Amino acid sequence: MTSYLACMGTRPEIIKMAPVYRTLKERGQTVRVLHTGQHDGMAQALYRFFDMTPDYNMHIERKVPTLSHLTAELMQGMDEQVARAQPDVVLVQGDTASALVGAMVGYFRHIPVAHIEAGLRTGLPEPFPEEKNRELIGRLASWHFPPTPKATANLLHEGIPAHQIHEVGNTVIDTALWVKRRMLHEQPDPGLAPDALQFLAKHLPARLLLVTAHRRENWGQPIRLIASAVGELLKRHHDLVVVWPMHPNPDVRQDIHTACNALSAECRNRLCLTEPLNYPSLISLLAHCHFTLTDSGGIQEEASALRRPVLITRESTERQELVDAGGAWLVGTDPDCIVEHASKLLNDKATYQSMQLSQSPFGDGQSSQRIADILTRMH
Ligand SMILES: CC(=O)N[C@@H]1[C@@H](OP(=O)(O)OP(=O)(O)OC[C@H]2O[C@@H](n3ccc(=O)[nH]c3=O)[C@H](O)[C@@H]2O)O[C@H](CO)[C@@H](O)[C@@H]1O
Repeated sequence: MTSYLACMGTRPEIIKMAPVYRTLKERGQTVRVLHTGQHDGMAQALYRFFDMTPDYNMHIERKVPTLSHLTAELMQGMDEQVARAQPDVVLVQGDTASALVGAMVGYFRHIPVAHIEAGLRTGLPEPFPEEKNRELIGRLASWHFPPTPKATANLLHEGIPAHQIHEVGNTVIDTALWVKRRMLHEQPDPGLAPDALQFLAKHLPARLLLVTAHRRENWGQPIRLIASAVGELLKRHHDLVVVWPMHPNPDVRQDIHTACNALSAECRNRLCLTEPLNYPSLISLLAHCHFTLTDSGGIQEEASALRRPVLITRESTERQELVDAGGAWLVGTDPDCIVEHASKLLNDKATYQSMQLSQSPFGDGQSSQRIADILTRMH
């Protein structure tokens, strides 16, 4: 039997690692979890939700707010935990500092590393430092699990040997569909925050727009522009209601509040600015919304599996597959462009339906089964 150490530290990593953890365990493998504490706030609730209690918990102090200090602290802490766990395989997901350092520690200790969601690239300096993290993990890993043909091509282009690459889809689709099934059959009440719940009880069945904006490149003026576009949409479309779970950063919140306070009371009434949603609530709203306006990578992927159109508030994306398949438009942060495209989705039924894809380009919900097949066969 092989022992795996799944290393993670942020919300998206937990969400995307959970089905791999579950599947390997169901097959009788030993899987332990190392939580690095990189984003601690939202992590514990997610671990509970996925029944994935960390075996090793790190506490990082981040006294000096630089990437070098974060990396050094992670390196020392993760190395100690990996030495205790003595796994046969290290699992990392995505492109965070925790994933990069997990891959480095595995490599330094001659423990093979499996990289889930390998091969995503913008080919640009942004996102910083994630784009480089992804490339560096690609140099260190022994198994690469890209989600799509495009991600596979990126890895081949960088000289990764073909026999190390296994295209499996994105594990986030497994998670989103699992949560949707669970809500349908076991837990119909997703436990929305009371403010959001009251808001929806008052307004539904109006058409719902779900907005999120968290990326560093959108902080400041771009977020103010997104907020003004949302305000304009509320002015123009009287049957529209908006739920916007806000990023915890106080400056980001201030910008959103300032833009939204300028709205008329009637429009402000149809807008719910709320705390980050717990995961099942997020999936529930995504499944019920008309479409989503977002800069989040994970939400683009999940929306495609739930057949919801996406307007992406970025200039470029490492998930071009959804744009190419016709399920998303890249609208940037120019309010005129956002309002024009959103209004088309609200007014034009045929266009709307054409953006509801029958199959997500990111996967079919079986990615973690494929990963488990490959890992258990090859190790
Ligand atoms: C700079 C950059 O490129 N960063 C990216 C970013 O990834 P992302 O864009 O996918 O991140 P988010 O949008 O934060 O998370 C998404 C997940 O969270 C769920 N969610 C969302 C809102 C909410 O209220 N409740 C929730 O449950 C949602 O359904 C989804 O599954 O951060 C990662 C780690 O820092 C990076 O690795 C990754 O490169």
